[in-house]
Amino acid sequence: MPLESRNNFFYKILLPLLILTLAFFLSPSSSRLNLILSHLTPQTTTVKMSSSPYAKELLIAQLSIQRASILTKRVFQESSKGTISKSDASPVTIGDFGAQALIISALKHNFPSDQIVAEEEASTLRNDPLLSSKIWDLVKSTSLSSSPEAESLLGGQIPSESKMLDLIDSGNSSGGRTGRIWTIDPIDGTKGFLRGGQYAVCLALLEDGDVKVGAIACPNLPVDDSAPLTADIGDGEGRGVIFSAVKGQGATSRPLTTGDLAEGKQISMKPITEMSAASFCESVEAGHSNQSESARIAEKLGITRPSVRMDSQAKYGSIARGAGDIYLRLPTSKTYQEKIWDHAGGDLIVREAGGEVTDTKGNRLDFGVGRTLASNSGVIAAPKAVHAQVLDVVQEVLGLKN
Ligand SMILES: Nc1ncnc2c1ncn2[C@@H]1O[C@H](COP(=O)(O)O)[C@@H](OP(=O)(O)O)[C@H]1O
Ligand SMILES: [Mg+2]
Ligand SMILES: [Mg+2]
Ligand SMILES: [Mg+2]
Repeated sequence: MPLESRNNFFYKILLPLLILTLAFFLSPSSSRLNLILSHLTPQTTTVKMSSSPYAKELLIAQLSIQRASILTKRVFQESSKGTISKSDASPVTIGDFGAQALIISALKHNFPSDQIVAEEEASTLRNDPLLSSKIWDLVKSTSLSSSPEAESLLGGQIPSESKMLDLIDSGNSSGGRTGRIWTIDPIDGTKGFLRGGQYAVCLALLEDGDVKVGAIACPNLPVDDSAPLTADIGDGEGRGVIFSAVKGQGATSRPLTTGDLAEGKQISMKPITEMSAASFCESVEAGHSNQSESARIAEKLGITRPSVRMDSQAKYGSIARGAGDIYLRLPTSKTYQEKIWDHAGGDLIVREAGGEVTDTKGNRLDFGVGRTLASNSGVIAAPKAVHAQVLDVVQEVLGLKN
C-alpha cells in the first residue's frame, strides 16, 4: 500500500474507529444504551432514556410491565382464565404465571445479579403439563411487536417451556435488608381481574430495604389523570395507564399503549381542604380490610361520601394522581402479614406524589424484613397535610392509643 493511502486509512478509518470504541466503553451505561438504541433502530424517538439515576431500571420496569400487560389483557378477554386455587385458597390464573415469567425474563436479561421476590411459583405447573403448555402458548406469542427495539432491550423471547418454569421459580428470594431486590406482583387484584374489574401489574426495586423505583400498570383505569374515580370496569378505549416513580424524582403517569413510549406526566396528590368532600379508597374484598371500622373512622373524620372500592394497587395510583383521596387498609386478623409486592410500588408512587404512607401504628412500611411486611399492621396513605389527622382517628377507633 502506498504511504499516502496508508495514512488515509489510519486517519480516516482506523483512528475514528478507535476513538469511537474508546468513547463507547468509557461512557456511562445509560448513554451507552442510548447509543446502541440510536444505531439499532430508525425509530429512536420511541425508546428514550434520561441520564438520571435509575433511568435504566425505570425504563426496563415500564417496558416489562407493559409487555406483561399485553399478556394479561389477552387473558382478561378470555372467558376461561385457567384459574386454580392456591394453598391459601386464593386464586391464580394463567395470566399471573405468564406475566411473572415475562417480567422475570426481562429483569434477568438486564440485571442478572439482582434478587427477585415474586408472588407466584411453578410447582403446580410442573405437575400439570396441560396448564403449563397453555401458559407457554401465551408467553411465546406475547411481545412488544410494535417496538422491536424495546422487545430486544427486554431480551426477546424465552427460549423454551422448561426455561419459562425456571424463570417463574427464580422469584423465590427471601428478601431482606441488603442488596438490590426486585419485587413483582404479576397480577395484583386477581379477584378483580376475574370479575372484570381493576387489577395491576406491579414491579418495584428495593435497595437495602428502601424502595428506589416503582412501576404499576393498570390496564383498566382511565388514561386521563383527571377522570373521576369510579369503580366502573372494563379495558376499552381510553383505558390503560402506567404509574411510576423514582425516589427523589417525583411520580408520573403515562398511557399503557404498545409502542408509544412518550415521556410521563408528573402527577401529584389532591390537597384535602374539607374532609367532608373527601372519600376513602378501599379494597373490594371485605376480607382484606375491615370495612365496619373504616365506616366508623369516616364518620369521626366527617367524611360523608361513600368509599370507592377497587381491587389492587390501582388504589395507590388513583390517589397519587389526585383522582382519589385516602387509601385505607385496616387489618382483619392478627395473623395476616401484608406482602411486599402488594405495596412497594404504591408506597413510593404515593410518597413521590406528595403523600405520606404509614401503617396503623404510624410507622413507615418496612420492606426490608423479608417477603412480608412482618413488622407493620395495615396501611394509611394520605396527602401529607392530613395524614396525622387520619392516623389519629384510626388509632382512636382501633384502640391503639395509650
Ligand atoms: N386477609 C388479607 N388481608 C389483606 N390482604 C390480603 C388478604 N388476603 C389476601 N390479600 C392480598 O390482597 C391483595 C389484593 O389487594 P386489594 O384487596 O387491595 O385488591 C391480594 O393480592 P393478589 O390479588 O395479587 O393475590 C393479596 O395478596
Ligand atoms: Mg395472589
Ligand atoms: Mg397482590
Ligand atoms: Mg398477585
